[in-house]
Amino acid sequence: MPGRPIVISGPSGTGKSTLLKKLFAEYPDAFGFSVSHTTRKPRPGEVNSKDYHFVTVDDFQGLIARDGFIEWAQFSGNYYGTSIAAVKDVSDLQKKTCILDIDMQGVKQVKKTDLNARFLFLAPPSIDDLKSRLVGRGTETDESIQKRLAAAEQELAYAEEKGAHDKIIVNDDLEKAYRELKEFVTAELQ
Ligand SMILES: Nc1ncnc2c1ncn2[C@@H]1O[C@H](COP(=O)(O)OP(=O)(O)OP(=O)(O)O)[C@@H](O)[C@H]1O
Repeated sequence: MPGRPIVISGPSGTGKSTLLKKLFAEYPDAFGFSVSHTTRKPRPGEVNSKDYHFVTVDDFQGLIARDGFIEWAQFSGNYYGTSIAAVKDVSDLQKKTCILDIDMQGVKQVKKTDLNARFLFLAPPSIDDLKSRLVGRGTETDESIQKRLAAAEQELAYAEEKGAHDKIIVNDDLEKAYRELKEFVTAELQ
């Protein structure tokens, strides 16, 4: 039986992808990501409902109007989004625990749905550490780093609110953080 969906959030650069990669490698059958919707055209080799749910702009806008999305955004002229139904599919059809890697806005949206999720927040040891990780990752411009650090302050302030998350893990030591993450995400596996 899959467990309730798990929402993992935390400032960009805290180590969510690093930890989730380890988790999926260790438990390939227990956890899954939901399939996103997009209005962009499939690329060669992409499979509908596996890589994305490829839909028309009309369909996408219809689902927005029916409050079907946890989060959605427009990038370079196309819509992208995570639907509530896609998250339920992971548990109901794939029989896996769905993991959502989303930001604070997404967390607040999930709380308004009937997904009955568990919320895990990954915190950096400090803002200075976060900055060196973002610089060290080598994927961001100076401007993007500044933006991410400003967003991080907001994420950290929200995480201090009572009831915002079920568990907070500080990623100071990767192996320790992974052990704590594993304990939290496997708690409901049977
Ligand atoms: N405990 C740790 N100690 C030191 N460095 C770490 C630790 N965990 C992760 N890192 C490094 O920090 C950088 C950011 O990690 P990662 O890309 O996993 O962050 P993220 O939270 O997924 O970010 P984004 O939300 O932008 O995708 C990477 O270069 C990673 O190797």
